[in-house]
Amino acid sequence: MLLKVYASAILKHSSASVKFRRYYRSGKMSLEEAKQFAAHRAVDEYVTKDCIFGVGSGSTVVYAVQRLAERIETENLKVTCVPTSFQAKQLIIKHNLTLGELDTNPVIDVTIDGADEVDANMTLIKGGGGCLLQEKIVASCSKKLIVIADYTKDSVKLGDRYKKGIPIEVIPMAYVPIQNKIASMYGGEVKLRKAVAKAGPVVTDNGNFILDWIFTNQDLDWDKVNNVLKMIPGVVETGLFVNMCEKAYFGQPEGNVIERIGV
Ligand SMILES: O=C(CO)[C@H](O)[C@H](O)COP(=O)(O)O
Repeated sequence: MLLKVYASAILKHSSASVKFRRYYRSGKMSLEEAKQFAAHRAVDEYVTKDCIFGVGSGSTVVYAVQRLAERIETENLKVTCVPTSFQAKQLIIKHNLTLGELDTNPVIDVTIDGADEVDANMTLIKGGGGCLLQEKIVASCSKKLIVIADYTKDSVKLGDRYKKGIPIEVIPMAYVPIQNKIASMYGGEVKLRKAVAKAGPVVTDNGNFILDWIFTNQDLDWDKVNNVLKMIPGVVETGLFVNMCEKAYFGQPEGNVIERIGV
């Protein structure tokens, strides 16, 4: 009882207090709250004064950009933001942040991005939102890639949690032969990603199609698979991020954040 009164007195006016009270009553954070906690932690630990910051894509990154905007306002930081997608660019503009590009900022201090799944070796599946190509380019130019996610993305083997397969961005004219080649090499099903509010396929920010490869063998050497896929003419990029991620933050249903270290 005393603890309850004390906690509500300290937290009364902050947004964290609203979440704490909701959690206190229900016993569980929502998925959105878990994403938000992970995003805030990563931004607080990795964004420093005068840094070049890579802005990932997806719903979790929205919380990271909101937190960054708050910190820039209160701490007077000078941060240049390099986007990984149309969505990321819009977020940067919406929050009045400084927009940069790789031409003028080819080396990025830290990129914070979401993921669809993170395995025990810190291999990522990315591209559920279709932004894998620019995400991988920006990550490859970053001194550090930090992943933010809710607890549902944390797995032992790829495919344990994320069932939609590995996204592969391809040149449109080559999508059928690429589908056939991947299926004959590794098995599984290779689906052309369909748009939701448009007839036909998803077209990426770069004018390409996306194939989702639903693999059956979870014990593949993902580094090798990534290299083999990239050698198929017409494959632009894969959503396999191997040995790229330094740390992942997973927001938990209890309101805490678990960290996992990678490269
Ligand atoms: O790779 C991505 C987009 O291409 C996203 O980072 C990934 O899909 C996770 O998104 P969300 O934060 O919405 O779960």
